[in-house]
Amino acid sequence: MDRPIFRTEGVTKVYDTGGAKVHALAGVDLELFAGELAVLLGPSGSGKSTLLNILGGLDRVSSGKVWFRDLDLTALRDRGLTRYRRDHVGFVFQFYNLVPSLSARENVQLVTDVARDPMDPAEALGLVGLSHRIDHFPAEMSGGEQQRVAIARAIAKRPEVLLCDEPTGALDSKTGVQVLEALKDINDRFGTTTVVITHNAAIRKMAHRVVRFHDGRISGVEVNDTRLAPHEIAW
Ligand SMILES: Nc1ncnc2c1ncn2[C@@H]1O[C@H](COP(=O)(O)OP(=O)(O)OP(=O)(O)O)[C@@H](O)[C@H]1O
Repeated sequence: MDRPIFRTEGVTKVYDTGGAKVHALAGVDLELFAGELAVLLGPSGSGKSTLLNILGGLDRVSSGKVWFRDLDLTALRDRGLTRYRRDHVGFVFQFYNLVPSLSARENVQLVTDVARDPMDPAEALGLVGLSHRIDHFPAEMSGGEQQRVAIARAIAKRPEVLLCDEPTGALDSKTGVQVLEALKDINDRFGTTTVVITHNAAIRKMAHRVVRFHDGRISGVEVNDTRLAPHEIAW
């Protein structure tokens, strides 16, 4: 876990909303390491999602540099960023974004049909403990199950990084823990570099490292010498 997979240097992001400028990121220098599970913590508006979207190639910096291994993301045009996202990044968002008219298997298939070396959708769903829900539709599943389908969809293309923005934000503690178990299991099993944004400070205890944000800057990075298993985390 000592090779940086991401490196950012002096990253700023300014949103110009017609008049008032919002400095969402005000100079972020960060390294994330291959295979680590990092939790990004910080108050609302501190820039966590903005950074995650930049790392995932969904958004661009205003200034500064971002590397994924040797690839300078800030030098890519739209097509290059699209290819980068498709080949390397899985996303998990707070609201699962499943297609309601498709079964769990079919939701995962949307990704595996266009990926280079995908898993079988059934295998991906098995990895998140949903083998018994494979032909169910989103409306027939709990929030935690739907989020696990979203995780299966994100990992089915075998991404090197999994970027998760408030993956348990809409879930109660019990179902949230099942989602965290799935994320930890993927990280352990495949070494997928996993970045989890949360408002929930308890979740920091399962991370290898915790990155704290404040006002668009990193205010601290902590290493967890001992980590808790998701089932030991309560909120
Ligand atoms: N598309 C946008 N247009 C204008 N301002 C934006 C945009 N996206 C984010 N911002 C602003 O940038 C700042 C950082 O937002 P960001 O979503 O990155 O914070 P966050 O730490 O992820 O917050 P939260 O925990 O509430 O999701 C906020 O002030 C936000 O209002």
